[in-house]
Amino acid sequence: MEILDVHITDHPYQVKIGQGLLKSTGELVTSVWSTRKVALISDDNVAPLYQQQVADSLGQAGFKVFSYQFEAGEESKSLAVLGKLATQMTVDGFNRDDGVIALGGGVTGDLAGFLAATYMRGIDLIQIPTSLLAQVDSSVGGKTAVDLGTTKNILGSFLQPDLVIVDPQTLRTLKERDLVEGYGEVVKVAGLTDHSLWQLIRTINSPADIFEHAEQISELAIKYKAEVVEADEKEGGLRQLLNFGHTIGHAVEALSDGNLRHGEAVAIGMVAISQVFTDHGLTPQEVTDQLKDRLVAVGLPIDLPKIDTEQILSKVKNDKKSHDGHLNLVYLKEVGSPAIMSVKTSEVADFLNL
Ligand SMILES: NC(=O)c1ccc[n+]([C@@H]2O[C@H](COP(=O)([O-])OP(=O)(O)OC[C@H]3O[C@@H](n4cnc5c(N)ncnc54)[C@H](O)[C@@H]3O)[C@@H](O)[C@H]2O)c1
Ligand SMILES: O=C(O)C(=O)C[C@@H](O)[C@H](O)[C@H](O)COP(=O)(O)O
Ligand SMILES: [Zn+2]
Repeated sequence: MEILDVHITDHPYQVKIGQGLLKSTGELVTSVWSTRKVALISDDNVAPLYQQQVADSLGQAGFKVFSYQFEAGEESKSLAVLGKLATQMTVDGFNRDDGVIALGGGVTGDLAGFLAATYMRGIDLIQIPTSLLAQVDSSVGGKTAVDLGTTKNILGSFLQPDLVIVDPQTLRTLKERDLVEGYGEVVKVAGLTDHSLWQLIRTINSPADIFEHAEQISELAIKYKAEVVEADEKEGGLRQLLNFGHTIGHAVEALSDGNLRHGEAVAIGMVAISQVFTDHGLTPQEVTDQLKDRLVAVGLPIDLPKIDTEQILSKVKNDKKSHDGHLNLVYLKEVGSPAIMSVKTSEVADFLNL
């Protein structure tokens, strides 16, 4: 088992990564929580695969487990589903001494995380990510949220988990499209850093390669994310880098009527913004081409879908990285050398050539 420490000043925690860790969930959770009531939350794809096993392990360790399920998909990252889960918890008598465990992909982590952040103004949270995207990105760092209609992550909170348990064996049951979309965030992190992750992804040319290297990918991606979050937990500056590709990515994801997964939209968003910066002479064409090459190699989409540019622009202008009439855009000066440019909101359309 690999243990990574996330040194958040007032909330340090560990990420434990290892094949087959899920069956030891109870024992691992005992290292951070006293026995208590636990809301174990999964979507209806993950629940039949893993929820009973995890509930049994927690039960054997002395926890009183309530297993809750919701319908899989981004549409469930909503106030309506949040309300249903919170209602179930009140009916089952959850209080501030109890905890929430998110067992699933990024949707489960964000939704259950926001539930934990808001239930009785905040109770403890553990993340057990089961999708590649959640293992490499969303389970670490404490961002939790729900969407409002087509506005992504607009109601949310920062709540760091007490523990993250990553079992790469769960990726075996992921559909190929769901494995590959998570890889969009891997290419993002690899582009931001110039060390071993970029070297590793240069050897990855198929979904099978992703699966084969998943454990190492998670370790490297989480290490980088942890460093950034440790330096800037609440996204005052540096953490904005983790949003590379998301300004356009979130817009096309939200406007795609559910046709694009998050990681696919990030792939499209990274290539679009990188090409913009190449056209402005700030990102070498070779860098944009390398990003494209790494994404296409595993079958990720890179072309903007046909969506009204006014709609994209309106979403882009409402990005969370806008301040004082300016929008911060993340780009790469080189692989491993990211930068942020502040562009006047009134000039964003021209800058992006939209
Ligand atoms: N909080 C953050 O820092 C952060 C970071 C990146 C993305 N996100 C959010 O994460 C979400 C996307 O996450 P996602 O791509 O994991 O989506 P998801 O949670 O919907 O999972 C994708 C699909 O895989 C299924 N699944 C998950 N694990 C499985 C397994 N082991 N076996 C079989 N099926 C499995 C799910 O049921 C779902 O159908 C988006 O809402 C995005 O905004 C958050
Ligand atoms: O952890 C972060 O910080 C990120 O930006 C990671 C992103 O991959 C993730 O999609 C995040 O949820 C985006 O957050 P938002 O603040 O742009 O809604
Ligand atoms: Zn993302």
